[in-house]
Amino acid sequence: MSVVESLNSDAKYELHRNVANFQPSLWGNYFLQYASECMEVDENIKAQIEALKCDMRKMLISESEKPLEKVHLIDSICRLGVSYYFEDEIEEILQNIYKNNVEDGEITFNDNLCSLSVLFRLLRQQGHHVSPNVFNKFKNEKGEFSEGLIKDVKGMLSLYEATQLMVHGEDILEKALAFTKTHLEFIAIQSSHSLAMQIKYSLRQTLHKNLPRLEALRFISIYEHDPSNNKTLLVLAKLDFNMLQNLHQKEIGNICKWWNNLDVPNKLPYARDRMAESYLWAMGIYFEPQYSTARIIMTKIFVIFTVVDDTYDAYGTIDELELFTKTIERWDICGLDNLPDYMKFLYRILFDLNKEIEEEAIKKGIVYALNYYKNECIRHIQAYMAEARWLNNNYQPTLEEYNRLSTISSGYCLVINTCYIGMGDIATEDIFKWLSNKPKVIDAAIVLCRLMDDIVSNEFEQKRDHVSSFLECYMRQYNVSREGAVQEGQKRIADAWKDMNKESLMPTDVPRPFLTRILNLSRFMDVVYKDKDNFTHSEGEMKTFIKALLLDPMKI
Ligand SMILES: CC(C)=CCC/C(C)=C/CC/C(C)=C/COP(=O)(O)OP(=O)(O)O
Repeated sequence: MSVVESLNSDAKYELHRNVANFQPSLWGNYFLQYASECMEVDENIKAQIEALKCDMRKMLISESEKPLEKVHLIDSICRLGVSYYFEDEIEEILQNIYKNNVEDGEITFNDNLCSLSVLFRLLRQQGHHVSPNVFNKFKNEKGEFSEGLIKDVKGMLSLYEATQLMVHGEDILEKALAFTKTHLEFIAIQSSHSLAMQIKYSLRQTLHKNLPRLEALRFISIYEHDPSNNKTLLVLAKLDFNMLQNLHQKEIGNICKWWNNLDVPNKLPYARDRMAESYLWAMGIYFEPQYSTARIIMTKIFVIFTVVDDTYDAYGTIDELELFTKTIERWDICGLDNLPDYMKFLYRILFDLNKEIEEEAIKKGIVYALNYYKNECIRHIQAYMAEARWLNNNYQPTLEEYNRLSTISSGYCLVINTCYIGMGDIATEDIFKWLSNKPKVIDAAIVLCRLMDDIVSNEFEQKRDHVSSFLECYMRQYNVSREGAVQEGQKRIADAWKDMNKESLMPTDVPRPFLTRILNLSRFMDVVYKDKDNFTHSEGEMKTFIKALLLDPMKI
């Protein structure tokens, strides 16, 4: 009997199963057309990009430009998505500015609000300690930001973007945020020029919290219409966008082929089929060409764990789940006999993925990572199991119990662990040790993920039997309304961003590329889980993102 037949005929179990009625995939076989054995970039495009990179590098290191002009150039390079080509040059230029124009953390440049805000943002982004006191000069005698600034729309927008890098206790930035936000909201309604469009976009999606590919896509179209743009940079950004898109298409094409061969949507129809959405998640973590294999593995992690999550959260009966958990704990392909067919099928997929990760770790010479991976995987599944028991026993956890368990069941530690394996041998054993000790930056990213997911998916999840989320636990414990619990959740999310910003300042615990992955994972949450779970309900914004990044080429 096939897995599907056994599922359909299993009427006895159907009575106890909890089905979520997820929408089917929007994409089906669509990406299969891009599957390819050849992952090489067209030689001609490669040569054009190399020549443009060379010209840009010369411009960046030339002595003739004034420091703040270079800062604006660096900002454009970052926003256009090509800063990964010039990391050393950017670091050196900002380091020199920090050495020459910052004293005891105070920026000594005297310039306009826009330039100072961009400089502040870039220095912080690079991990430099700079004081927000530089913005004091824009305050009046009463110590408030002066109303005269409202006319400087570009400056206001830049200051608003700069405030996103704030850490705890920065009153000036808190005030700057409130001031710019209030006035920008008003300006956006009043004016109709293109700046108003930018303001509206930023009010919804700030630069610091945006996914680099989405920002590149948007900023290329803004930069194109800027009369003072740098043509070399613009062409480089466009060619690079298409070159990356081409590579990403081949990757998702190959993943689509693998997914189709597995036939999961037909065999496990109760679960979400989110292959394309999972690829976008992986691409959000790292988009650069050198992470091609890492993206493929991460996509598999997301798409498979979505099915595992739906098995524990909805479809599996408690007895089946206990058996499945024990099988995972054994970490072995033997002894599947007791499992129902659909779980045997799921277990084999998971087992094959574990093997693929193992092979990758061996190839990259980082075998030490595997024990950490295995431990996180088991811990994650055990947390799913504990939640399933809560639900089965109708147990209502306290907020503390919920927080403890849900941060593990979020799967974030497993995700970060695997994403570091994809980075190859720069991920030393110390990195995995650091990760397993739950440093503050990881804690913050997990809290942010858990709360953003809980706030937006709560209503849909509570339509079926589902374990309590942060909102129910908080409402029960503090006897507050849903709005009160949402507000508390949002405050904790804002605090988590401040923690992440603080932990990204020098000296950092680990090299910056590892922190960038955490930042990108948090950015994905900000983009995809802002006011709806766009991963699960993927017909709206998520579809637009996938189409814009993976289907539509940039006009050169
Ligand atoms: C947002 C999040 C928890 C991400 C962690 C990373 C991860 C393991 C992603 C795999 C896909 C997944 C389970 C998404 C959340 O579904 P869900 O909203 O049904 O998760 P839940 O059952 O934990 O609420």
